[in-house]
Order: sequence, then C-alpha cells, then structure tokens
Amino acid sequence: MNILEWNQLSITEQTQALRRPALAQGGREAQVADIIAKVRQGGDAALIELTRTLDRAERSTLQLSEQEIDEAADRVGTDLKAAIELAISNIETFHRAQLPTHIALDTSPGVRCELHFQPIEKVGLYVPGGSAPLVSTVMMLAIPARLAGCERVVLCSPPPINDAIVYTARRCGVDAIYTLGGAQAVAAMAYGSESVTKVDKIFGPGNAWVTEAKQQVSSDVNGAAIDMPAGPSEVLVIADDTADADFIASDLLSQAEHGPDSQVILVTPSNALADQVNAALEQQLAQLSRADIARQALSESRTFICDDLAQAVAISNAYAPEHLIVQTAEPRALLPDLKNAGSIFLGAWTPESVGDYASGTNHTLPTYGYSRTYSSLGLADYQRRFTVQELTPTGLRAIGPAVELLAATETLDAHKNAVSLRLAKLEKQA
Ligand SMILES: NC(=O)c1ccc[n+]([C@@H]2O[C@H](COP(=O)([O-])OP(=O)(O)OC[C@H]3O[C@@H](n4cnc5c(N)ncnc54)[C@H](O)[C@@H]3O)[C@@H](O)[C@H]2O)c1
Ligand SMILES: N[C@H](CO)Cc1c[nH]c[nH+]1
Ligand SMILES: [Zn+2]
Repeated sequence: MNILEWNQLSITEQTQALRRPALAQGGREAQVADIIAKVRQGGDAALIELTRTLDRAERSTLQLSEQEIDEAADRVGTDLKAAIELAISNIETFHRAQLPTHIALDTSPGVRCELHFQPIEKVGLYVPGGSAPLVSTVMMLAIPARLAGCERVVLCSPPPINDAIVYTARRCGVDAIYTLGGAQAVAAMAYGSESVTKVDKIFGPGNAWVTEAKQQVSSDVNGAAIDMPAGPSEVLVIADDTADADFIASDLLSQAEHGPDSQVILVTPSNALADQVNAALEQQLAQLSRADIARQALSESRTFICDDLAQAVAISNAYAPEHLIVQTAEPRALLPDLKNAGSIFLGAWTPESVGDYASGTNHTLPTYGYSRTYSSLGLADYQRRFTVQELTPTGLRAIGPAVELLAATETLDAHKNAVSLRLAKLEKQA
C-alpha cells in the first residue's frame, strides 16, 4: 500500500487521500434511474429482461418455489448448518437484547405520556451475491426483522442464488425469496411487480448500483424507506508498534477482498510497522483466491504515518470508517475519543471477520463516511415508534394556561382556543 506522511500532505491532499474510490467513479445516477423506470413500467417482464442482460441469467419466474427451496436446503452440508446455528444464536442474543422498553409516565399530575413501538409491516432484504454469496447477510437482516415482529419479510439476491442463502433465509423465517439482484431488485421491492411484494422499507448492503438505487427510491414518497447507505466495504486500522503486522495485513485483506472498490486504511505512528504490513500483505496475497480483487482495492488504499495515536484518532474520525480496528497496547483507552465508526474492534484477538459472521453484532454498517450520522443496523430500524397522550381535567388545568400563552405568542389563535374552550367548560362545571 502507498505509505504517506500525513503531516507532509496539504489539507487538499489529505481530503483527496480520504476519498472513497466508489464515490470518485460516480456517474451511475442516470443508469440506475433508467433501470428503476423500466421496472416501474414493465413489472415482471422488465425484471426478467434486466436479469438476462445484467446478470446473464435466464429465468421465467422470479420467486423460488417451495420445491426449489427444499432442494437447495438439502444440498447444504451439516457442518455449514451447524456454523449457521452458532451464528444465529449469537446474533439473536445480541439483537433480542435491543427490544425497546415501552414508556408510560405522568409528566405532571393528570398528564399521561406514552412511547409505543410497532414493527414496520413489510420489509425487503437485499443480500449481495454479485461477486460473493453473502450468506451471513441473510442472518444480519432477517433475524432483527423477525424479532421486531415484521409481518412480511421478502428477500432478493442475484442469480444464481446460492443454496446456503436459500437455506438460511428459510431458517430465519423469510416469507418469499426472489432471484433478483442490483438496482432492479431494489426497484422491484420499492414499487412492487406482479410477483414481487411492494415493501415499506428496504434493508441491506450492496455494490454502488444497489446503493444508488436505494438512495433514489428513498427520495420518492411512492418508493420505500431505506436502512442506510451501506456500500463497498471499508476498514481503518489504528495500530502502534506493539501490533502484529500479520494480523493487521489479514484484517486489511479481509475487507479488500470484498470488491475492487473496497478501501482499507492503516494509520500508525510506526514507520517500521507500515513496512512490515506491506511485506505481510504481499505474502498473504499470494495465498488468496480473490487476490486480483484485493489488489485492485489496495491500489486505492493507503497507509498514513502520523505523529501519535491522538493524531491517528483524529484521522479516523475524519474518515468515519465502516469498520475501525484498534491494535494498540491499550485499545480501550482510545474508545472515548473515537467518534465516527460503524463498528469498532478492540485488540489483537478481535479480527473484523468475527463481526462479519458470528460475534452477534450486525455487519450491515454505513459506508462512504456516513458513520458520522448513521448507525450500525439494529432492531430499532425495523420498528416505528409513536407517542400517546391522555389528560385528565386536572392535567389540562395544570398545563392549559401555559399552552394558551405559548400559542398566543406564536399568534396561533385556534391552537389557544382549543384549550380555552375546554378550560371554560371546566370552570362552569366546578
Ligand atoms: N456496508 C456493508 O454493511 C456491507 C456488507 C456486506 C457487503 N457489502 C458490500 O456489498 C457489495 C456487494 O457487491 P457485489 O457486486 O458482490 O454484489 P451485489 O449483489 O451488491 O451486486 C450485484 C448486482 O449488481 C448489478 N450490476 C453489476 N454490474 C452492473 C452494471 N454495470 N450495470 C448495472 N448493474 C450492474 C447486477 O444486477 C448484479 O446483480 C460489496 O461492495 C461489499 O463490499 C457491504
Ligand atoms: N464486511 C462486510 C461488511 O462490509 C460483511 C461481510 C459479509 N461476509 C463477509 N463480510
Ligand atoms: Zn467482510
């Protein structure tokens, strides 16, 4: 990886060096808008045609039949099924603990306020499959959907759909599975078609086409809400000279292998470590089946040499990575200063891969720097919350005059009147 001295870069160069490669490419807006328009106009026929041209797959139906699901499940080995069970157990445990608490209290005597939670009724899950079949993403998206109580859960993944994706979808309670990928899958779930259910909210990561389509359908009131912009994978590692260069290289490569537009960053005050990591990257790349993809990602990735760990934290906060790994002598000591990251991995024995699969946390995370304002996917994303209030005459007498005065100050007479009429009636009754 290119090694750069952070302090030698101008402000413009620093900003440029932290730019995401997928965003730098850009230019997909019109193409994605065209795909969405075709799906809205042509329904299933357009989806079948787009699947043929963009995914080179011939299918006359989009939804998997029960027989196809049974056959796929039979082909999944028992060892893999056991690993899936272990992951499901931890993901369920962590997400069940996120079930919200209903609030009901009196803010003052006779003024009852309540906070209620309701599942979003219909949700659509996108499971990437273009370059690798992300079985783990099925668990990350479907488990919280079921725990939240969503009524209908549908899933799209590009053809040829992987057997383990199908098995896991059924195991996690998905109601319908469609062999659809890319922007066309997002459009189908947002607007519906003859065979695809229109959903209220779309969840899941994907490549730049998927992410762009999610943005477009979420800005249309007739489309669907989305979880977050979860695009090409990225990781930033903060390390000092106590860190193991092989471990760091393995973590960087684990995200670099996702796609050519993935990005990985190492920030360290140690020149020696930077060189060791580069040597370890070369060694490990030679063993990887996806070395070509990882090399492309590494070409847009870099190491920054910084003054100290405080500067490393500042660089990380500015980049706002999807994943942040801290491999320093005292990783937890940095935690209070780490502001913007989707998910943080502390210490030498916490490879990012454990969060991808089985520790229990969700691997669907904001990319492109959106971890400044978006959070890791959680149970709350599958629910909506609303408030309830109920006042007694005592309650209205207590807060009514203040409401009247506030309404008058805003020159909103009707607001004031709605209180005044009632207070007058209460006066008469007294
Ligand atoms: N942020 C997260 O939480 C998170 C989690 C898992 C994966 N990811 C990322 O998800 C991505 C998965 O990408 P992927 O490509 O493997 O699978 P994908 O399923 O997201 O995309 C494949 C689809 O892209 C469409 N497509 C490909 N080239 C196209 C083109 N030229 N024009 C129009 N459509 C085209 C095709 O329809 C295909 O079905 C990776 O970048 C990975 O890093 C992110
Ligand atoms: N690291 C990905 C999120 O950026 C998630 C994933 C799935 N499988 C392996 N990794
Ligand atoms: Zn990963």
